Amino acid sequence: MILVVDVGNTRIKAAVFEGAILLEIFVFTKIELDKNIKNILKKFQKVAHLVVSSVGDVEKQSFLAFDSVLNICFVSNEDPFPFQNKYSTPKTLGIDRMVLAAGAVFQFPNQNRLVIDAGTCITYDFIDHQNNYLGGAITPGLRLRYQSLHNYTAKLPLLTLESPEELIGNSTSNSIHSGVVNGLVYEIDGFITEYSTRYSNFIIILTGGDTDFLAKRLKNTIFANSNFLLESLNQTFQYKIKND
Ligand SMILES: Nc1ncnc2c1ncn2[C@@H]1O[C@H](COP(=O)(O)OP(=O)(O)OP(=O)(O)O)[C@@H](O)[C@H]1O
Ligand SMILES: CC(C)(CO)[C@@H](O)C(=O)NCCC(=O)O
Ligand SMILES: [K+]
Repeated sequence: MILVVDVGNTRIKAAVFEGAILLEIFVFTKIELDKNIKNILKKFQKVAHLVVSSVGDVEKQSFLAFDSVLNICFVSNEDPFPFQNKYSTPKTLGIDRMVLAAGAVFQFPNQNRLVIDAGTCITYDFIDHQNNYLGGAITPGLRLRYQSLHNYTAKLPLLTLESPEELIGNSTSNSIHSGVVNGLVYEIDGFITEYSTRYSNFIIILTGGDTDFLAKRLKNTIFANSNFLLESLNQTFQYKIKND
């Protein structure tokens, strides 16, 4: 059994896998890390490997307590990946984006793929059918858009995510919801349209904390899978074992 841990910028997501089967998912914060890992290991005593991908401020040392009982693998850009990295600054590419790109190659072979991860930040990653990782885009996520409107103005309230009723927001709240939600939906649809002018065929994978909210609002046909990063992490580890 394998315990995979995705340390994001806001939350930590963990999942226990038996082969390719996802048994259970756990979501928690950094301060609850130790307690949660202990509980997971108590519940799933057959876990032998701990596989971590971290873009947050959780380092390898945070897992030192488990070093004697588990084989710990901190995924890094030095590991083997199933694509050619064409990013001009490969060392600065987020490890979550690399793992997502790997998952896209494993789950959708021989196709052009666009991965959209709607988390704290929204990342776009494009991997062509010859498995060249080309790059993409980074923009603020839904929650971050609400927060930044509030944090960098005097008058705007901090709102929580809500579906806008109208295109034309008729109040401060409705203007913010329309701006944030409609704005992001147009952005994603717009990106997909622009990619279509360059690539006649590609599949789209949507993942991250806002997957379900966004999936039903997009024009294009997408594979929506909020567990895509966790699944990809499991596959990246299997690939590493075979290729190291
Ligand atoms: N409890 C929650 N805390 C924070 N965000 C949440 C929560 N529940 C749902 N969300 C939504 O999920 C989004 C954040 O996604 P996610 O949890 O994947 O981010 P993350 O943990 O920072 O991961 P990453 O850094 O990889 O994006 C927010 O925009 C928000 O709308
Ligand atoms: C963009 C985020 C924050 C998304 O989690 C992460 O992938 C990251 O810190 N990336 C580093 C910059 C880059 O990917 O080019
Ligand atoms: K993300």
